[in-house]
Amino acid sequence: MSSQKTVTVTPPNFPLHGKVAPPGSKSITNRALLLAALAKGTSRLSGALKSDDTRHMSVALRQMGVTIDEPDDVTFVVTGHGKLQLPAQPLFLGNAGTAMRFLTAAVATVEGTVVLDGDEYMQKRPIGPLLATLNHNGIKVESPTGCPPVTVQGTGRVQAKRFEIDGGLSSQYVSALLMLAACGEAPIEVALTGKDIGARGYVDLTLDCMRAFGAQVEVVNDSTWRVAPTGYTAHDYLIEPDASAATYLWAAEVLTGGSIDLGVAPQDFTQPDAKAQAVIAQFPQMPATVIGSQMQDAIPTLAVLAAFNNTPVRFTELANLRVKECDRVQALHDGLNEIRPGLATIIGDDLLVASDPALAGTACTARIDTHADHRIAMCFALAGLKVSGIQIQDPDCVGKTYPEYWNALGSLGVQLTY
Ligand SMILES: O=C(O)C1=C[C@@H](OP(=O)(O)O)[C@@H](O)[C@H](O)C1
Ligand SMILES: C=C(OP(=O)(O)O)C(=O)O
Repeated sequence: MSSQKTVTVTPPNFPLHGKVAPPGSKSITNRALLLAALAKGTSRLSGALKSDDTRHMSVALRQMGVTIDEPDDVTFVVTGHGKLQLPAQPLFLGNAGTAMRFLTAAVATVEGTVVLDGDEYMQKRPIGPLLATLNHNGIKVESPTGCPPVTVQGTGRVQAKRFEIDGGLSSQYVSALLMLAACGEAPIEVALTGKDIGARGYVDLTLDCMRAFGAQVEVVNDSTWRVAPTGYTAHDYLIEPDASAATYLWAAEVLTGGSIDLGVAPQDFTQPDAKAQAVIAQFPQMPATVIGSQMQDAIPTLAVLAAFNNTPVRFTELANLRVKECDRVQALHDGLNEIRPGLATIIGDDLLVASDPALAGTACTARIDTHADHRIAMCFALAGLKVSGIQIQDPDCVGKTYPEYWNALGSLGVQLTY
């Protein structure tokens, strides 16, 4: 449930200058936690994200016998025993898509029945295609609704030869199967069916991480990988900062004409959302069309920025944004229209943002329903840098991936009223 708490951002009448290091990457932290847990031995993960999503992953792994120490705010020291143990209780994964999808596949290596559940939002996020592939390969998985909760009857053995998967709804299904594939008894091919996946960059992140933990993956062609049955090897791993979190800081810079030192250059990220920086850098002349599938989690940032652009921006290929923490196409549309009616229009799965540079410096009485979605809260805070009176509901939902977000804005001199 969303809380009744709200935050109002007072537009600063000065450019934002300062140093803000974004937190560690959520995507890489949750991959590294899982692969380190599947390995035998101790792996030190530094630069890691500590947030709701990585807490859900680490707590679930501890429930399965993995030792995880946290010597400081950015480090996990993971000692795996080469095999996940049967947890005594269901795994509760909140609204962490990576934890839910990656663990649903990984618990096939457990001997016994594992239940994976999430919060009310997660219980609406589809997982059917991943379950169908597991079932087709002799791993019994059930979910009455096609969404969590999911029950996996692990046998401790992965005897598949080929996982075929449609990653159109979520690339996380593909990543989940690739990571499981290295735990097979023989080489396993992972092959995409259906249309190409937009978020291919996330599959590349998965392959990089798997290789770092000793996996051998051969790229057969554009849509097929062959994974050798190596299991994983413990490894110390440095996690790069979160590119999606960086987008809010890049946008805050251009919206206020300031300069924020993130401590990392845009070209040094390997995550797909780093592509958004090139779009942000064009503000207030953003392109007329932005393809959403290439940088999905950055779309909320870009859509709010587009409201202040000189010309309208049409965001395309957004179908999968409708099955994120909330229906982000609808939430962005509703929030933008709360600020000024007519600012956004939905056309099929596209979002057209009308753009109105004259918005800057105006006042409104918008109350933004975040639907407990961290990205909706964080992106509408950006609108609050330019328009006064924007109230954001449930500000604590940023804890999913960026618990320090409000403190980061505060450290740049932004006034926040709770
Ligand atoms: O693999 C990952 O780490 C992620 C993949 C993307 O999700 P989908 O593949 O479901 O689109 C992205 O939106 C999510 O935040 C993280
Ligand atoms: C979609 C997101 O998260 P996930 O799918 O990992 O829950 C996100 O962080 O924007």
